[in-house]
Amino acid sequence: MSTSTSWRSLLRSLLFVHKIVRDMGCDKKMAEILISCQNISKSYENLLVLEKISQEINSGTFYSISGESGSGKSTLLHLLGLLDTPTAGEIYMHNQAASSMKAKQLLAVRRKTIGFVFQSYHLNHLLTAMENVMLPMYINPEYTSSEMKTGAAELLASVGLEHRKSHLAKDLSGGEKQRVAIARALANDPDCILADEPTGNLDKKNETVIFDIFKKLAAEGKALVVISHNENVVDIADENYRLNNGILEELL
Ligand SMILES: Nc1ncnc2c1ncn2[C@@H]1O[C@H](COP(=O)(O)OP(=O)(O)OP(=O)(O)O)[C@@H](O)[C@H]1O
Repeated sequence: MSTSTSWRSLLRSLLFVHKIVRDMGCDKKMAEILISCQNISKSYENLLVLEKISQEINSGTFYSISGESGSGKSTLLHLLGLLDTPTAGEIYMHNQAASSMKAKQLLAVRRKTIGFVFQSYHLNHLLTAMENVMLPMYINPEYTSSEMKTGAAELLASVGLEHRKSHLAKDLSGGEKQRVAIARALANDPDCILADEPTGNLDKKNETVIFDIFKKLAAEGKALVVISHNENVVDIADENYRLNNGILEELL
């Protein structure tokens, strides 16, 4: 091999390494801290449920939280969603301290950042799948009626339910109801989905469908915080945590 060929090959290798390092840097820069808890504790009278938890929730990441019944999982999820306030410590959403926000600002930041999904779906059973997904859009003055319809149809298609959009929620299967609930949680394009045992009422097949949707959403840049007792979630989520005696421990 001539000297010039070996130099060219070395240069190509260096450029390749440079590209990898640069891309890694870009990925890192793209991940944004959406929620940051700093030393938060929560007590109900004499009962200390959460103790000095510090945790960041980043975009594009799927987090799972497990723990025994009564360990404080729902309490933590409500705090992350600014539905409740910590007894001590501070929660920042998009770098703004929740304790410093007025009610109107809190509502706006929460609406922009958070979508909730619950085990029991919380759908209006007398409305169609599409109408359920449109519900959160009604309080958003940005949408026209036709944008709401198009947006809801697209969201239902994204969870594989375009063929069920005109069905009443009460006539859907459990797995379909949960997919409508996910589409509804995404209605205002929040940065983060908080899900409280979303597969607790579902069989294995539907559970896989829901976790696959969550994984896809994380790949698209959303943050997912999912309370789940299911062992399979550990292999799917990016980071797994367990609440134990008020402490949030990462499962490594
Ligand atoms: N509003 C409240 N007032 C008093 N105690 C409460 C309140 N909310 C929750 N608790 C208590 O806090 C503890 C944690 O409750 P939480 O619902 O967060 O647990 P969890 O881990 O989600 O439980 P599960 O897995 O059974 O749903 C429980 O002992 C519960 O009784």
